[in-house]
Amino acid sequence: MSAIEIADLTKRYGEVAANDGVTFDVEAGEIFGYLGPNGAGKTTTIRLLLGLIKPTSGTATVLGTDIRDRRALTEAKANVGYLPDTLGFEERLTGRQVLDYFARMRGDRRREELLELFTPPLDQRVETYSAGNRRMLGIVQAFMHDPDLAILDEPTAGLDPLKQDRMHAFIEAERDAGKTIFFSSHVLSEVQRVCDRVGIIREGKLVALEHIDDLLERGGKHVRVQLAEAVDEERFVTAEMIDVETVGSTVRFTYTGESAALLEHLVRFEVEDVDIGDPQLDDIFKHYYGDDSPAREE
Ligand SMILES: Nc1ncnc2c1ncn2[C@@H]1O[C@H](COP(=O)(O)OP(=O)(O)OP(=O)(O)O)[C@@H](O)[C@H]1O
Repeated sequence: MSAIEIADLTKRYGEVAANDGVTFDVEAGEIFGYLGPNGAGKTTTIRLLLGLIKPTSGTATVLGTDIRDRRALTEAKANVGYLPDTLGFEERLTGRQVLDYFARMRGDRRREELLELFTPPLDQRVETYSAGNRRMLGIVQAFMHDPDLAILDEPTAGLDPLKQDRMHAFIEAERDAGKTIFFSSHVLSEVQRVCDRVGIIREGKLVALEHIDDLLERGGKHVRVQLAEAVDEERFVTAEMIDVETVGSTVRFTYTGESAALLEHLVRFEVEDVDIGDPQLDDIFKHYYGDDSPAREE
């Protein structure tokens, strides 16, 4: 069963198509990463899924409920955790009061467990919180009612590396317990690390939808060859080599063919050293975005 089904979802703001015929499903029990640089349309999709804005055309279901059915969606959302990109808490309340408020609406049976992992200063007013503390309060709020589906907009933004790791481990454990996680990000390393599948959005349109391993495999391998002496590029470079950079007798490239074929090719040259590295999501992004690629790290 799919936890989310998105069908030809379109949202226009005047001339701008923030989402333009977006179609994909998020399967129950997977971690799905929704990727794209600033302004690509990620938050728009998320806000549409939560019924916070209305589609211009197309629709989606969340836990089987059509997002256009407001009343049914409100009921379905009792079983959804939502972490917005901007955390608009009531600033004058303390963290504890904020959690109490959400607890009255939806329950909080996992509050204590979450507060051992994520530690916002509960007795301080939210207006005094750092970005990381806000995010942690948001995470506790999103998960404390133990939802089957979590929709998270840039969930690790502002967290220190230790807390980011903790969040990654937490969502993996949730997935292993059968929960569904849909999260948006422009931090490629975290998507590469935790996601089962990814959707890549560019200027409102979905440009890729794949298992992360398949996407990486197609992205090619990073290769650096150290030759005994500079070599004629025309003789050395094959059709499977892309993004070739030659400096003196060192050639770097991305290899899109089979490793065996590369090794067969290399024996024809006087090679001093070869380094074949795993493909990285960054490289695949360059393919889709060119110079507009999102940051490697936050
Ligand atoms: N309320 C609005 N009015 C007009 N344009 C909007 C509105 N909300 C979003 N947009 C436009 O829609 C496009 C997609 O924005 P969106 O916030 O969905 O992107 P995003 O991928 O979430 O970006 P970011 O990573 O910066 O959060 C952008 O061009 C944005 O300017």
